[in-house]
Amino acid sequence: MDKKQLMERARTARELAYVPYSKFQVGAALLTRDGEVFGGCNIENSGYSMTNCAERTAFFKAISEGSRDFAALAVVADTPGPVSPCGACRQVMAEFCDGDMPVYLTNLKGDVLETTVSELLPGAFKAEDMDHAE
Ligand SMILES: O=c1ccn([C@H]2C[C@H](O)[C@@H](CO)O2)c(=O)[nH]1
Ligand SMILES: [Zn+2]
Repeated sequence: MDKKQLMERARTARELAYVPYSKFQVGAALLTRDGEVFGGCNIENSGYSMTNCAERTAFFKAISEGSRDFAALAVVADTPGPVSPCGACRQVMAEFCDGDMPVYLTNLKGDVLETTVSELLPGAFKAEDMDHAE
């Protein structure tokens, strides 16, 4: 699975977005190191704060199915430039991925920003930040 295919999977996942409130469809595709792909779409709710982003849908699907070893993520939306993941999703990426894992941010026009998890959230709060002397 190359990056072009992964971005295509994100587009397919986007079609299933449940977005009656924002009408803004987002898709994600999360590749595992053993070649499995988990798609995700955004899922909104009339209680707006319960909305789940496409990226976190993909992560939570993968993790709940026993996959935690990730190789790449693609995200797509109908944005003027490459879509920019929200802070909550950046924190989830930092929790489960190596900092140098590639993230392909794109849009329907085909603009692509190839970045990494640590570029998206420099100085992320991580588990090791809770290590302290007894
Ligand atoms: O990277 C992003 C940005 C926004 N959204 C969703 C959340 C909400 O449903 C809609 C508007 O914020 O887009 C995502 O899924 N991913
Ligand atoms: Zn998000």
